[in-house]
Amino acid sequence: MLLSWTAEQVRAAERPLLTAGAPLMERASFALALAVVRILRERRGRVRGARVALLVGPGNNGGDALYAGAFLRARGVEVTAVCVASRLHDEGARALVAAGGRLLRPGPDEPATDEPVADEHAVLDAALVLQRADVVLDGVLGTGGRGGGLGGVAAAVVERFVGLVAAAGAGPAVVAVDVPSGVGVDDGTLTGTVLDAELTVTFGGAKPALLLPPAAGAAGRVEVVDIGLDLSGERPAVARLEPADVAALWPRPGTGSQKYSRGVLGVVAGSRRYPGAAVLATDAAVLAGVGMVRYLGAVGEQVVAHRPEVVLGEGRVQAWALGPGVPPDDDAQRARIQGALAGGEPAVVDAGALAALPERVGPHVVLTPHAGELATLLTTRGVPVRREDVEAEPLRRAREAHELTGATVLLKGHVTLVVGPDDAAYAQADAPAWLATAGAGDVLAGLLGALLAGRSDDVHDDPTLAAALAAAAALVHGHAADEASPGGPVSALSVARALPAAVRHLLADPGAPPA
Ligand SMILES: NC(=O)C1=CN([C@@H]2O[C@H](COP(=O)(O)OP(=O)(O)OC[C@H]3O[C@@H](n4cnc5c(N)ncnc54)[C@H](OP(=O)(O)O)[C@@H]3O)[C@@H](O)[C@H]2O)[C@@H](O)CC1
Ligand SMILES: Nc1ncnc2c1ncn2[C@@H]1O[C@H](COP(=O)(O)OP(=O)(O)O)[C@@H](O)[C@H]1O
Ligand SMILES: [K+]
Repeated sequence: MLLSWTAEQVRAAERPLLTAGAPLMERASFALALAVVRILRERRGRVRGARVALLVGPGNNGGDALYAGAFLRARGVEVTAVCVASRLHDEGARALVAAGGRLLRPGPDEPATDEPVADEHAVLDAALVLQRADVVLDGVLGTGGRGGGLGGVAAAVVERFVGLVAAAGAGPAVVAVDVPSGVGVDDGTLTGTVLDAELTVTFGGAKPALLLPPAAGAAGRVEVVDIGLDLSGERPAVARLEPADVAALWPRPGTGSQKYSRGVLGVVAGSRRYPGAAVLATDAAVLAGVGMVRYLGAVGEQVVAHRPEVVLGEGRVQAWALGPGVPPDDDAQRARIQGALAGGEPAVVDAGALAALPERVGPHVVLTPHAGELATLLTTRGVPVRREDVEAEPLRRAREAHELTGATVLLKGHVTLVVGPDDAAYAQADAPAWLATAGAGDVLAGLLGALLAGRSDDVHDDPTLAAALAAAAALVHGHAADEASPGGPVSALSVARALPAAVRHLLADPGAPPA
């Protein structure tokens, strides 16, 4: 599991070590320099003679970049620090200069003031230094940053640099120091000017912004460097499940299992207008390995024609998948959805079922909206927001939906977020962008329903388990898409078909990367 901690949690964990004189910055900057060395080797074969440019802000984040620059000088790298704040980490700057590095000061502004930049020539010179480098280290702001993007001379230099790279069609590798400077470190917000990195080297533990959309998109790959912080007593702010975690959560049959003990999923989905949603949701549930699927709705014939394993009509179930392909005016399906939710079994509430959600439910109910549906849900409950507002602050909006409804909330997207009780939060980035295709959400609903049915008793006992299972479903969904068509287009049906193989691979070799 990849865990992340807030800036405050990291600072608190640093304190006792700093008091004891532990060389945290030395550890951080040395690891950072090693990461740069690896990139230089990949990019140009040799390290000596390479050019590295540092974007340096006023605090310790700039200090990390400066010390890393001094280490790189010792390997024969040409290092120039572009200092974009009036203050500077003095010892770091001295270390760099003593090692033969160069300091450049394109302007006197603080990194996020709105003052106009005085000297356009100096900004261009600095941007050219960055453009001509093999690697650029972004060390303007770290955990001390207030979010909202860069400003002042930092923004001017970064914008100019990005323009030069776009015009040239290629540019240096950008490595973010701890976090991309200017992101909302704890909430993952991304506004204003932020430099996109291909790698973020982060210290002590990941920060929420490195997992959360939209900021995670600016972070690139994330490498966590152990600098000796003890965060074991802290509750992580945001987690990301990895294959081994999913293997541990997945319900597996034993020799004493029978279909009913493995869990029965009731599916209320589809309509004459959208029969396919019922087919996809039931297909996914069967293929994810549930004991049995019961289908309720108007298109049972189509469902059974595609999946003869499905049983039509009412009966006992251990969980529900509700809403795919159910239009808002379908009174019969709406009544079934309300009846199902009144029964108290774990349930996936998707698409058309979101409008039938009671005022309050428990965390055993998992809502699976996309950003537009979450905006509608919040708006009908007195929080008027648009889709773009959800996309700008997905964690905050998903939390609001959890607080307003009591449900576990899975917010679909390129990174799928899950929030539940006790501040549980997961950010899963397992899905290839090809998965953004009609019907993929119906597959997820069936898949998650199967998981809830298989662990129904545990979900009743542990209010946070539904969130973990929802995150696991998002991971499996993404792996199945990769399995179905590695690197290429996928249809929702092919994602469902790939579920058995995706699950098999996860259970057989939980450490393996996706296919
Ligand atoms: N502690 C340790 O030993 C270790 C720490 N490590 C490193 O330290 C980093 C944290 O360092 P840091 O606390 O100095 O914060 P950093 O982000 O560099 O700068 C904050 C400064 O910027 C300013 N500022 C903020 N936002 C602004 C804005 N929008 N516009 C303008 N100014 C703004 C802010 O001003 P203030 O908010 O105080 O007004 C403050 O002066 C961390 O990410 C990691 O890289 C590692 O070396 C491991 C060991
Ligand atoms: N850019 C993207 N990259 C990866 N996966 C995505 C992206 N956009 C959406 N998805 C995933 O595709 C699925 C789409 O679901 P949904 O919006 O409900 O579509 P539908 O209702 O047509 O099934 C979700 O699982 C979502 O997480
Ligand atoms: K940074």
